[in-house]
Amino acid sequence: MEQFNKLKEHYEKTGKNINMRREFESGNGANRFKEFSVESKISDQVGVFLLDYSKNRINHETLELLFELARASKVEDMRNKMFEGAKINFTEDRAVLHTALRNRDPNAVIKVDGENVIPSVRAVLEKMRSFTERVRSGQWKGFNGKKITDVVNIGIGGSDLGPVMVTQALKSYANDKEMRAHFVSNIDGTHLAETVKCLNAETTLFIVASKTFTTQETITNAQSARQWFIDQLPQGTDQKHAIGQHFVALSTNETEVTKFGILKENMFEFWDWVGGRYSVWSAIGLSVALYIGMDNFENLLEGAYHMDKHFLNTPLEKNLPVILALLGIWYNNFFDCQTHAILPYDQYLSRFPAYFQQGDMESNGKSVQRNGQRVSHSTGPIIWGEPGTNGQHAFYQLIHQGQKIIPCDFIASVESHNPLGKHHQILLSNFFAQTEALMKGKNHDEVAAELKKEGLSEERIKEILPHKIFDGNRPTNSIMMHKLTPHSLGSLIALYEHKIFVQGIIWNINSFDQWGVELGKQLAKSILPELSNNSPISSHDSSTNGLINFYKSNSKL
Ligand SMILES: O=P(O)(O)OC[C@H]1O[C@](O)(CO)[C@@H](O)[C@@H]1O
Repeated sequence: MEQFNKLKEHYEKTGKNINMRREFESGNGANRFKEFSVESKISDQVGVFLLDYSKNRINHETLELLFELARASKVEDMRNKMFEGAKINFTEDRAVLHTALRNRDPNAVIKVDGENVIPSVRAVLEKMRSFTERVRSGQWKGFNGKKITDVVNIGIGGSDLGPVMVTQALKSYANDKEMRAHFVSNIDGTHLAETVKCLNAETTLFIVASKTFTTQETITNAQSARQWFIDQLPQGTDQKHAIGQHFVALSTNETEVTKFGILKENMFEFWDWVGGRYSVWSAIGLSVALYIGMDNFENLLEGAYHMDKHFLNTPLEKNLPVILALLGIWYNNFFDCQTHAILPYDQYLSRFPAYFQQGDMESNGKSVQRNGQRVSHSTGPIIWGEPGTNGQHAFYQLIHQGQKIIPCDFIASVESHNPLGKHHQILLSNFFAQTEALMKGKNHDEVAAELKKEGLSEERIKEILPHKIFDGNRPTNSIMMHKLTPHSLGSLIALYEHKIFVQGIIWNINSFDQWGVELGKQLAKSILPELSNNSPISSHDSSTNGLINFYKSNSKL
């Protein structure tokens, strides 16, 4: 594409030589923050989001060319198509309408195959509200009349990561003395065994969360959970009735749900146009609603809705997801950066990077263009991260002085739920200091002056000086909001979802399928029967045969 070539030229001529520190120290440096940041009021409830992207290796020309690329890639057109319900996930012949799940417009009409989906969306929300209120108030009782105090969500991937991340993020809106949320995802029996260890079957509700209701891990975990539950029942208990009170399902597959033994009325429906990694807004959010209450869950939806409106209605130059996406492309496709770190300075957001590992990598980890041809450019980055300041004491060494450029997003709130004396100011001082340090670095003369001041000998200075130099010029975005609330979290998640969308459009890939997870699943299914006895096998390559046969000869099969 012509715009890619123009950017390449700009990168070679100017971009790769941009030095941020020089830019900040130049005549126009004082304006750099103003010119390369956006302060956007998302809504009254969400408040303002500040995106400071001035600490990037960009100038005005870079941005102009990047916005040109977005326009030429028809980002706006594709965005509108997604919101309208067009089947942009063409490999699965599906619309992509997680935005319909959080649409709060009372008059909204969004059609899939000629049918307005909004009434069904709202009906499920109503059902979730009524169920949540009955469970939380104690009106819904366990098999022997006790109130539910623990919910266990059994799901994996998108049917787990969203609820895990959001319940963690909004913990301050929950009351753990009344209701606790647990999550079982891994097929490793340890996950279920360790979770149920301290639970009481009488007061535990299991939520089996699976879009397809055929996922091996989830169905196996759910079957074992049911067995555990049955084993706890006092003799003579009506099992069917007890299971009805303690097992509900979140799924698109009614046939499989009822086959499992969950009553139809205890199934919360969603639809094939909700992608797994975008499903926290659907019935998949039931564990969240049970934990923090339906009002808070709906505030989360509302926050996302306001970010959707920002994405839809704001010119590209001020559009937060678009800016984040374009900067990502700048590093991914021109600086050849392989990874991108998400670094929330907020303990509540500790699972946010893991959530967007699936969100981003399952969406944009693709090698084929929409027209079926192989892509000739790099696509989705490796996403990783941990909350600050823990990351600082672990992997920041490499970000500061390693040989790789790692673009980072720093995320923080002005106000903390737990300010505890000076904790929040210390946290924020680190948040501010890190992006400054990454941008500025510390040059030879600065290190030399410091060491001299410490009174070190010339010889010692010579020896250690090179190790203490920071090249700087390491790119970061800083995202600040007022406080982490259901509203602002909803907006923050939607911000990243739309960033991923924009990148997928520019890379011309389908961000909404996930065929890459299928091959491993297929092979595991064919290997499983081979593990049922100890006779050696030779049906695979020599490595796989060797590994399987090692297991067989050493296990108690
Ligand atoms: O909700 P399901 O159907 O159990 O699927 C779980 C997860 O498995 C995947 O299909 C592949 O890992 C994800 O996209 C999805 O979130």
